[in-house]
Amino acid sequence: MPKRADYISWDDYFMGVALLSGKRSKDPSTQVGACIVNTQNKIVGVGYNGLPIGVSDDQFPWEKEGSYLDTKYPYVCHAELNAILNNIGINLEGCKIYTALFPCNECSKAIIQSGIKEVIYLSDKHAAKESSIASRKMLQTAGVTLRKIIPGTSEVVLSFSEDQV
Ligand SMILES: Nc1nc(=O)n([C@H]2C[C@H](O)[C@@H](COP(=O)(O)O)O2)cc1CO
Ligand SMILES: [Zn+2]
Repeated sequence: MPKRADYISWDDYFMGVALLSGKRSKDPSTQVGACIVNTQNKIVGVGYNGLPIGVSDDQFPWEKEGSYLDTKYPYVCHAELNAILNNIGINLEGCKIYTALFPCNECSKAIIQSGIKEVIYLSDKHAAKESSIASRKMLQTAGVTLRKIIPGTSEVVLSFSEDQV
């Protein structure tokens, strides 16, 4: 029997893990996931946007508008930073990070400092914002490769039906 031909690529697999991780986010507007992979294609960190450990996502705001302290922005930890901080306890030098959304300038600082050498993203919808411009400038200057994923598939459906296995 010939081997299966329609298996997903490494890129789609790792971006898929990032997107699945984003499904854990409590942010009602934007769910972002990130997945860090080492040079051997092993996953070494995963994260999504959420509040820091011990900061209740029922008590803190998820608003986008209003006075700064009453919005989510001062409190939420971005997917990329969480993936870095949640790593399995290794040096991330030379790793890649897959992220659903192009990293902001704060996460880019952490990406650079951790030694991650490539960022693969799905959406760059905030490209015109100053934080994205700063981010791109820093990452490029620091020699981090930026690559927009070209997915080999438009969706991957996961069935939890036991008959599907
Ligand atoms: N790269 C990113 N990773 C992230 O985890 N986020 C998070 C922070 C917020 O929780 C949400 C963006 O807020 P808003 O677009 O709904 O107002 O996504 C946002 C970006 C965009 O830079
Ligand atoms: Zn960020």
